Amino acid sequence: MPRTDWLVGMIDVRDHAVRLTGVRRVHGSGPGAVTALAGVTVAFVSGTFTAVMGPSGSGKSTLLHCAAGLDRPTSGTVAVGGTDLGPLSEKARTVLRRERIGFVFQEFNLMPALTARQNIELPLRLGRRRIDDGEIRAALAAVGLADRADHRPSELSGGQQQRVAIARALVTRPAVLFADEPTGALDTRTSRAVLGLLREIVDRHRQTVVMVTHDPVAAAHADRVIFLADGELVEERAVGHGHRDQEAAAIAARMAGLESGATIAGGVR
Ligand SMILES: Nc1ncnc2c1ncn2[C@@H]1O[C@H](COP(=O)(O)OP(=O)(O)OP(=O)(O)O)[C@@H](O)[C@H]1O
Repeated sequence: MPRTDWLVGMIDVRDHAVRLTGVRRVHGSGPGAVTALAGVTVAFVSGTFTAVMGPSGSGKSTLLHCAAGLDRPTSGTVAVGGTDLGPLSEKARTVLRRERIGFVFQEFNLMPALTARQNIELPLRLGRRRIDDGEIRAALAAVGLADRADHRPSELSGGQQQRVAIARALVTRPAVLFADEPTGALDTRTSRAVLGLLREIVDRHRQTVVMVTHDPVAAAHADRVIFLADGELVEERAVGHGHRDQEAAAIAARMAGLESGATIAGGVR
């Protein structure tokens, strides 16, 4: 291999916030076994925003859970921030998840008895890390909730609750933020605001974001969309930021093709 290729390869690998290599995940065994992931190789470059799409049952959540160390692949490797998760003990994986990985869910998953500020502080308390009041205030301000610090989730709108969840996920400065349908429970306008926030944390803070979504408009906020079908990575598409509506329409057309089981042309298979 020419020397420059080798160098480019090195830089790429170092820049990968998360890397999955040949990841298979099979549930059960024998005739009833279900192959949720059939050998996926994909890297998420630091400071980029990737959307994961695909028909229902194509393996999106399984991919996210394996990448986040919540599920163990049957075979293949997952590395987060250069650390291979495979050899880690359960305890070490828990610590790595807490310190290096942020997670945002469709249903927010905030602690109802805690205020916005206390919810954001929680990962730091669990990790026995020092809580810097200025940093918590900055986190609240960054998600536009400086004046809601002492409100409980029930006193916040859905969009505000999701913004607290995003601030909570980012307070440990994770290598990657995984979001599983983060706008699935929000109305259109609020969804756009949350997507705008995710876009901003990528652009301003070089945060790495990986988001599962069914919504082509949400996916059009990303830099890249990867498409899964039957547990395989079948296509990836760079997203231009000039014409988000056109991008969303093209992504929707691709999804429609996959959902109808159309032959994949120009894919990465
Ligand atoms: N614990 C499990 N036991 C058996 N099969 C499972 C299990 N979890 C997932 N599967 C199967 O693995 C496949 C992939 O599931 P996964 O939830 O990753 O898909 P998805 O693309 O996220 O779907 P959706 O869009 O409907 O949420 C599906 O066929 C699913 O039924």
